[in-house]
Order: sequence, then structure tokens, then C-alpha cells
Amino acid sequence: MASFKEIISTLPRRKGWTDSNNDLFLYQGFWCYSFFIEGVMSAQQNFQSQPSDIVICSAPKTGTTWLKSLTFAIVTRTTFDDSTSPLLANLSHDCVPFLEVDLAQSSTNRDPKNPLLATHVPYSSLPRSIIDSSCKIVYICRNPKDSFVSFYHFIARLSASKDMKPVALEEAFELYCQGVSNYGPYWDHVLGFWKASLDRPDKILFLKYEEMIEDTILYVKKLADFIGYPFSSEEIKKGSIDKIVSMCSFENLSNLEVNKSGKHREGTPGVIENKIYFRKGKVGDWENYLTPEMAAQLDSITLQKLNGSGLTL
Ligand SMILES: Nc1ncnc2c1ncn2[C@@H]1O[C@H](COP(=O)(O)OS(=O)(=O)O)[C@@H](OP(=O)(O)O)[C@H]1O
Repeated sequence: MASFKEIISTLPRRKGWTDSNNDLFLYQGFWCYSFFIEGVMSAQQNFQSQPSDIVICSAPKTGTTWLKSLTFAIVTRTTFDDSTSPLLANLSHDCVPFLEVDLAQSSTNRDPKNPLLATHVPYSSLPRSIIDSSCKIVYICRNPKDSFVSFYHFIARLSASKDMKPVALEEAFELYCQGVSNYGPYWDHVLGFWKASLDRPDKILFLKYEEMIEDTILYVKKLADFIGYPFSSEEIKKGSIDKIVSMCSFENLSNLEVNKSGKHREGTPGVIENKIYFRKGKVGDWENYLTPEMAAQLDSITLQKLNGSGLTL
């Protein structure tokens, strides 16, 4: 049987967002770096979901780090509080295993007390057992203009720490518009989960970054209800939701020592500084980077792609 590497070498490929030899490959309709595709293939073969699992799904740069923190804080709130939480000493990516990296080989090396896992895999490529089991999926999406700008800065900051050069913003923008971004096309990613959430509202909670920024308390409550960890009225009276919201706020997390000077290993290409997961955490920062023409181009792609879906971004 052909190895994963052999299969990947036959896939369509495009230059990635840096000058280094790091192509994106088209696997099952989405673009991805080869390291992650190997993990996805392996997880598709090996991963066995449990009914108690809570799977945090997202395209990159849409609020994953934040959603992982909030969900972890909700699930662990009877064990830890806002002065003892592991989130104060660890990046949330190190509190929630990443399917295509940490769980790709086997689903048995999990902490039985932690029902959370996360993935960037599109809905249609998730391991079958995640779709078929009664586990819950929580998905977050974000406006494509902010998501692109966030992505570009992440690659630029990652490149700076690794002696690579990012492509120019205009070139990355063209690739993004063509759908060529890690786990892209972005719109297909969002639509996959959107349609599935309409078909299976009890299984998939569909969240928007902008709405969560607008009313975080409301969405933390909804999230807790959905994943089966509802806040009691006693907890609400004691301000438990507010404490989680402020512990997981951009201001708090980005100022923790671990997130200012710590490092995190996402597998490839090696160590990543935690601080690059925190940039501004704002809605509408695209205005500072995109020309009106670029913004109009992305808006028009978004309108066209989402046409008839009932979803707006
Ligand atoms: N706590 C909190 N609250 C609000 N926003 C936050 C938070 N933590 C990270 N961020 C912002 O999320 C953006 C990074 O996206 P992801 O976390 O999805 O990145 S990743 O896919 O996990 O690599 C990136 O957005 P930009 O600032 O626009 O680049 C981060 O700053």
C-alpha cells in the first residue's frame, strides 16, 4: 500500500505563503501543508471518538485559541478556578489536544478527564467516528477579511522567527481569494459546518467570532448549555460566567507570562512562540491593511460563495 507521503506527492500542489520550500497540497478538496495532511489521513484511519467528546472545530485564525480557552475553562470549572486554572500557565493549545497532530496515531493517549479535542479539518473530511458518534461539535467562524489579515500576520511573525520570508500581502491575498490557504478555501470550510449545523442542530453549535466579542457572556452560557456543562443559577449568581470571560479575555491571556515568552510546539515546523497567537483580537482590523478594492473583492467572493445558504459573514 502506498505510504501517506507517496499519496501526498501525487496531489495537486501550490506554493504556500512563504518563500521556503513549503507547498500546499489539495487533499479531499482542501489545501493543506503535507505534515498536517499526513496527520489527517492517519486520524481518518485511527481516531475513535467517544460520545462524551467535545470537538472544537475551526478554520485557522478565526478564534480557535479563544474558543479552546473558554471551553476548557467551562469544562474544568469545578476542579480549577480563575486563580488555579492551567490556562494561566499554558497556552490553550497545550490544554486541548489537536486531532491531526496529537491524536493522529491513536485515540488512546488521551487524558480520560479531558473530553476536549480540536481540529482544523473540514466537516466532510472529519474522521467518520466524529460524524457518527453522539459527540458534540462546536465551530467558530470569522469575517473573511479579518481572518485573512490575521492569517497573514501569523505567517509573517512565524516566518520572522524561522528565517523564512512571507510572500507579499498582495500575493497572499490573491492566494486566499483563490482558496489557497491552509485548510482553505475558507468559504467551503465555513459552509461545510454551517450546512451540517442546520441539519444537525443538536450536534453542532455554530458560532461567530464577532457575535462572541459583542456579547461574550451570552455565548459562554450558550456554549456551556450546548456541551452539557450548564451553569447553575447559584453559579451565575456567584459570577462564575463573568470570571471565565475575564480570565479568557484577550487582555488577560495575552498578558500572561506564558503567552508573552512561552513556546508551543504545534508539530511543524517545530517550536512556535505563544505570543504569535495573540495579535490584536479586534473586529474590523482589516481596514488597516486592505485597500477598498481588496475589501470589495473579498466581499464579493463571500457574497457569491454564501449565496442561498442563509449565512452572512
Ligand atoms: N482571548 C482572545 N479573545 C479574542 N481574540 C483572540 C483571543 N486570543 C487570540 N485571539 C485572536 O484570534 C486570532 C488567532 O486565531 P486562532 O486562535 O484561530 O489561531 S489558530 O488557528 O489557533 O492558529 C488572532 O486575531 P488577530 O488579532 O486579528 O490576528 C488573535 O489575536
